[in-house]
Amino acid sequence: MSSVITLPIRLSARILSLLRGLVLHGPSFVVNDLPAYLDLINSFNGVGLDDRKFLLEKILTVLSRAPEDSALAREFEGLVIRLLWRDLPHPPLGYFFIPDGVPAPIPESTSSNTRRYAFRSADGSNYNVHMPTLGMAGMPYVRNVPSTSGTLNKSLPKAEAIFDELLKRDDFTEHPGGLSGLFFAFANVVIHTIYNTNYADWMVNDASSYVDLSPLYGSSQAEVDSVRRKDGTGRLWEDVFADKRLLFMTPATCALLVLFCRNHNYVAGRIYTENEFRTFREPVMLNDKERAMQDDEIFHRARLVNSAFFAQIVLGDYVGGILGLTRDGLSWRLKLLESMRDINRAWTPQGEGNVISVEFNLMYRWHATSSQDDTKWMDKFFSNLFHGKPNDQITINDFKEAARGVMSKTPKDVRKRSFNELKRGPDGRFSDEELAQILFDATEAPAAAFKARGIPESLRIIEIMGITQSRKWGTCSLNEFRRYLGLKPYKDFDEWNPDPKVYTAAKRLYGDIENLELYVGMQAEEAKVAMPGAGLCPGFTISRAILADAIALTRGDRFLTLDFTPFNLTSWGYNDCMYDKRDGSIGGIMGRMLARTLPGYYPAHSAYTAFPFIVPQTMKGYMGKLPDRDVNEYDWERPRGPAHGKKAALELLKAKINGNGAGMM
Ligand code: HEM
Repeated sequence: MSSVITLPIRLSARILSLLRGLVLHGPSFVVNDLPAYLDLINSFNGVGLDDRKFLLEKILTVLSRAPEDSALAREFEGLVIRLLWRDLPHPPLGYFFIPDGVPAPIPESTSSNTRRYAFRSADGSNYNVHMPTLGMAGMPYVRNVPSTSGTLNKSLPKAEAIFDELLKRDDFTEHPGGLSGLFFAFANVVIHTIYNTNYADWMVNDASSYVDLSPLYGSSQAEVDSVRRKDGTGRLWEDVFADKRLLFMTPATCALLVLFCRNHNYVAGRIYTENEFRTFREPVMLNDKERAMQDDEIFHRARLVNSAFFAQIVLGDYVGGILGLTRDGLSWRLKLLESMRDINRAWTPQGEGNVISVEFNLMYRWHATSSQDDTKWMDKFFSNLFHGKPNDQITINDFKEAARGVMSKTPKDVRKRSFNELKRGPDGRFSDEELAQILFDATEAPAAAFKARGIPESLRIIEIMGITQSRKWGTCSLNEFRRYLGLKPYKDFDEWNPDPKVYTAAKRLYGDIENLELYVGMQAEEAKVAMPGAGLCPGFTISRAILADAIALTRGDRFLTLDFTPFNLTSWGYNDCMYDKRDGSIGGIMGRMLARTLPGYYPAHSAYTAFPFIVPQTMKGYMGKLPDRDVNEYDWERPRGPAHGKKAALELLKAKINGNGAGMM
């Protein structure tokens, strides 16, 4: 922070000294040019340089007339060259498109010459055009923080004992920030987008390091092909998603993915009918090659829009929950994607790529937050999976075998898959009613608080796997991670978690605070309380690290920054990803998708539509205390669906006329 403040001061001081030199020793006309130089200093406040003051011309005039060997002129020349160089990023970060084989083959046939826009590859390759494998699926994780103490190689406590004494849930404590089970169901989609540790080789991540919605689209060409219809309309099959792992997650996570599938099809339909470039034709009018090319184009543009929409939910609704902004009635958000310059005019990097690290994989295991409904669901699921074997007797091999078993029984055809015993209708779709009830339940279910001794017992083996993985990755200690982030290391266990039950158990297990492992240290650390700026309320270290991760994921993604343009997404698609400050959601966008994909179930004024990530009755309590908000503007009861009430029926009719429900928010 202090360097951010001192940099402009140092820079302004340097420029002032140069100006003083010019005024005192430079040619006499410099004095007349003072307004332009002062404007340069003013521009450091972010107002932008006024080019009508002709700064560049004036500096060039001074330079061209100054004696060649003057130190002052040399200094000024250096300044000008540096400013001009910093005008653009070096090397440039994106091409219009990447031709076949240059610099690396695009893992998909690209016979089309018309596809002169940027699109997401199936496996996350080519996000950084100079380093095409950066963040690609199937590459190893990175380790950001080297562990130098060596103590972690020595006898560490048994993972089983750690779970039983520090992690196993003793009682359910409601989340202090009012976050709902749906918030964490969405978080579950986010983490599956970026983590897929390979069972055979734990160093490898089979997901890309970008928020590319890979649980929906897949992480390989074969997976992407499995969800596409390829009929010239760019749509996916009805209510499908590619990543089999998600079928074994709680119902709300799967229901959300189904809605993202519907959203893709809605977006593809709009891109086709808007036909902005006047190139699309009715698929029946096209030969096979033309139809395939048209389908590719609509599919890729729709994926850009749907993934950007997903990222906007992350930055609007999700970060709004993490920072407590929605709860506090604030629609302001950190503009993580914005193009901006540093004070020294260098571009603040964006779109350069990202690679997920093992430290962040461990940070993001938020199993302690499982709601009571989700805990019941997990108890039943794991009991079936392990044929009733008691939790404390299940081994890592049992888990791998059981996971392989269920995966191999999963139908290859994505259209035949189901979750939570839902049945598909003749049109291949799940029932709107059943999906909506799953999502309403998740919005109403309070999540659990982050805390030591907070993880449901049925996840015992998953946690033991996590601890074992972290040791095989050679991960650093909690204190090493904190030093890396510039946070004060803990001196003793009671500073880390003041609960005597927890710190005495941790001390008994680890002996010295420097030995406390990162994973266990983060998950069992004292949690933040709800306060302005804090909504997620995880352990202190997670709370600091999560934002660093959010910015790396979004700002590092070329398709959310440099290539997030109407040219690539189409004007309609680009606008569809923009927030609407008048929609009542206090900075979110998720409700638009809910209303559009489940017509009639998410009315415009419902709290379930506006704040799906906060338990409605809790949000009502928060809002009641805000001087500039009115609880009466929202309906706080569970929506009853299109079959109930005239107003809802009218909305459904409107939605049907619009083709899907757009415009309901
Ligand atoms: C409530 C339902 C959940 C269940 C049943 C569940 C179950 C599992 C299982 C079985 C694994 C290990 C297998 C694997 O690597 O895929 C796992 C890993 C993981 N879980 Fe969960 N989880 C749940 C929710 C969450 C949530 C809400 C988060 C965080 C937002 C989360 C974060 C993670 C992470 C980061 C991993 C490591 C993934 C990897 O390395 O590939 N989980 N979980």
